[in-house]
Amino acid sequence: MLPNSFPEPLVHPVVVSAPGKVILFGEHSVVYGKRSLAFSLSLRTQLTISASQGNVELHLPEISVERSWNISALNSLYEKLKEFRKPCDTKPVPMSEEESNVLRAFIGISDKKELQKSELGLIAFFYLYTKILAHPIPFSIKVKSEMPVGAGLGSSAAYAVCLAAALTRISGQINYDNPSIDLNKISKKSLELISEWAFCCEKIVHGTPSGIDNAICTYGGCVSFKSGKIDLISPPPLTIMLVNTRVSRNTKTMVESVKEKYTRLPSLMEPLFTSMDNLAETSLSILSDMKNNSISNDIIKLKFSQLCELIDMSQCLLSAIGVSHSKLDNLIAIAKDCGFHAKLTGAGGGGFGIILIPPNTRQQDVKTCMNVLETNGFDTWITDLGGCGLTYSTSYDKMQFQ
Ligand SMILES: Nc1ncnc2c1ncn2[C@@H]1O[C@H](COP(=O)(O)OP(=O)(O)OP(=O)(O)O)[C@@H](O)[C@H]1O
Ligand SMILES: C[C@@](O)(CCO)CC(=O)[O-]
Ligand SMILES: [Mg+2]
Repeated sequence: MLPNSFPEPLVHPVVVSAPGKVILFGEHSVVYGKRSLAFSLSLRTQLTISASQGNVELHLPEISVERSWNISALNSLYEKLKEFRKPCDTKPVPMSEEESNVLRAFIGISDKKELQKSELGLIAFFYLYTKILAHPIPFSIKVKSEMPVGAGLGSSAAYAVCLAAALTRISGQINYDNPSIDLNKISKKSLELISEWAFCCEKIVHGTPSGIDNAICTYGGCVSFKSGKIDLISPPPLTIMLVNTRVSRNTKTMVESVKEKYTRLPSLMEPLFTSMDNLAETSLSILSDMKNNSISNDIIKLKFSQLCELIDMSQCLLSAIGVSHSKLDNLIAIAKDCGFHAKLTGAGGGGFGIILIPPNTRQQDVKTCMNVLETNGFDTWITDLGGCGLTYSTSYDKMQFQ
């Protein structure tokens, strides 16, 4: 296909961006149908898709991928996949084992169980590419992420949401509702479709995802999630310290380790999950109380101390199901010595912890805590929770609105 016959969205590069996330309550238990509460971050993943000279080019620096494929190689991939797919089968359905085998062979992955970050990222891309686009289209994709990969801040979900958003746009499956009114007004139906595609993609990376990560990275803000049902809520302003233990882990392995424990000790694990569910439900009512305009400062303080108590309990329960780590325990102890409350976030086993910063906390106290953590080998950031979800822009849009 010649550059001047590219689909309309490729004539001008499309830029999509999705936020990272933190889970405040309910990681792991959410996989077992319990409630979980997640917030978007101001750290984001950005994907730019633009026309290429005839190849599919992938620039994924976070997973050290710089590769390209020509259209005839992609045509033979489509031929091979045809055997396992119905014609016009472009609905979000998870990848089958047969499709996985074809994609692995195409990428050049030898027969092994544990996949590397780059291999998972490529399978996720080609799964979405071959499912969403009815025939191969050449283009160049560049991804840039502000979140560390594999650390609990939803890098896999933000990557999947960006890919799903860009590819559904290229395929014409989704459009702006009315670009002349609001560029970022993507219809509810389109967001649902993108989140569903990202969920299928998360299955490749996570095995058995609950769906909360793709939901929060699509919608942004604050999501309360239970058994696949997504409620968008508007919480009071919250500030946290993000703390990186620098211990790498992957979510799939952590979820599998909890599954193994659950299978072996169901009567012990189930009450722990039920307590996690209760924590998430209780936090929702505390957050809703804080939103009351007529509430006094004293009551706000009380509500924050209740929230801090729940953070401590949540960390204890996560530790009980076996997903903490000595580095996480260390950061939680340091936070406590400095008068703060902390927990792991995401799948645990390393990655990130979060420290809740109540309003009116003295700047000096926050700085002291950051200094102690950094001296002990942690990285720290202060950030507000609840930034916007998926956004789109194109150079064409910019021209229109300048
Ligand atoms: N920017 C990116 N570019 C390409 N692939 C990515 C990118 N970010 C994440 N991935 C894919 O996602 C995988 C990491 O996902 P994983 O779920 O283990 O961690 P996470 O999403 O950062 O943490 P959590 O799921 O606990 O929030 C990587 O191995 C890679 O395949
Ligand atoms: C550990 C987990 O609960 C959250 C990972 O961010 C897994 C999931 O919900 O899919
Ligand atoms: Mg993930």
